[in-house]
Amino acid sequence: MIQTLKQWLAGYKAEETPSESIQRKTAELQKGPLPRHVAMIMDGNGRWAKKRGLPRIAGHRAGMQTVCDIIRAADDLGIEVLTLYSFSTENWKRPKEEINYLMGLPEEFLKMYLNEIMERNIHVRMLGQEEGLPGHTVNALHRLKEATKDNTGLELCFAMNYGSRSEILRAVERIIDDVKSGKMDKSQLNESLFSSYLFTANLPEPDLMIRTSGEVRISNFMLWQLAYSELCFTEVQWPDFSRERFYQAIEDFQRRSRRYGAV
Ligand SMILES: CCc1cc(N2CCCCCC2)n2ncc(-c3ccc(F)cc3)c2n1
Repeated sequence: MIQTLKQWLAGYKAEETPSESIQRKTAELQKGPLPRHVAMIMDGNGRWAKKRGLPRIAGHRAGMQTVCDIIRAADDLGIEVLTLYSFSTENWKRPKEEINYLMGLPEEFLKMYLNEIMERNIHVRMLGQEEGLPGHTVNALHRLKEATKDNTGLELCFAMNYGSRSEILRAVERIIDDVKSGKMDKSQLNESLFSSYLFTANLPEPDLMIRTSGEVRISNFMLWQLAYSELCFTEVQWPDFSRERFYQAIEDFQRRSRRYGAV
């Protein structure tokens, strides 16, 4: 308990240079097929804190450290796109003080990690609706997007104020408008064109989706995009997730034969 509190109070670890064993493991995984796009539902932060007698926000704070560990791991591996489900449209039902804390995390991330994001040439993108987010949160997102707009490395997507069903409805509304205005003809509509109306336009679909903390549900996350994705559900709670466990999920992905619905 004391140790956990010390860890929480100590805040974020400075960047660790990957040890030799991590470098070896990274090189080993790079020999096999890597997922181009990994999408993650970062679940279990509140339960992690509750189990330790800490406030829920302690779980979110610890979870932020895991966010950075996994960004480093994905970047070191050469994953092209990493999408992190940070805040769903359903999360607005949470207690006000928890929402206020969560809405400050993009700024926290910006302050703590922008230098490393730039050193790693990472491009930051937001998936979701800015409407409804506090101004300070939107400002932090805009600053991250602006600072990284010319970066060509890992595409880091934060799904924020995101819900897949509303994303699909928004796409349908925009397609109807474009047909009515003559911008497109109904006969042109196909899966590829529909995908271009989603927040994930121009991104490859996730090859692998990982959800932590034992829930075996998709929870209104990328419903259209995950049609052919490998799904990985782990009991580990997000704050306890790590580079090692991420690598284990990638190893599992490499072992699976991928059939895309064919025999
Ligand atoms: C707004 C909700 C939220 C929650 C959250 N958690 C809480 C939930 C899961 C655990 C991780 C910590 N994180 N972690 C990073 C961000 C973040 C978002 C956008 C951005 F541009 C930079 C960082 C974040 N955002």
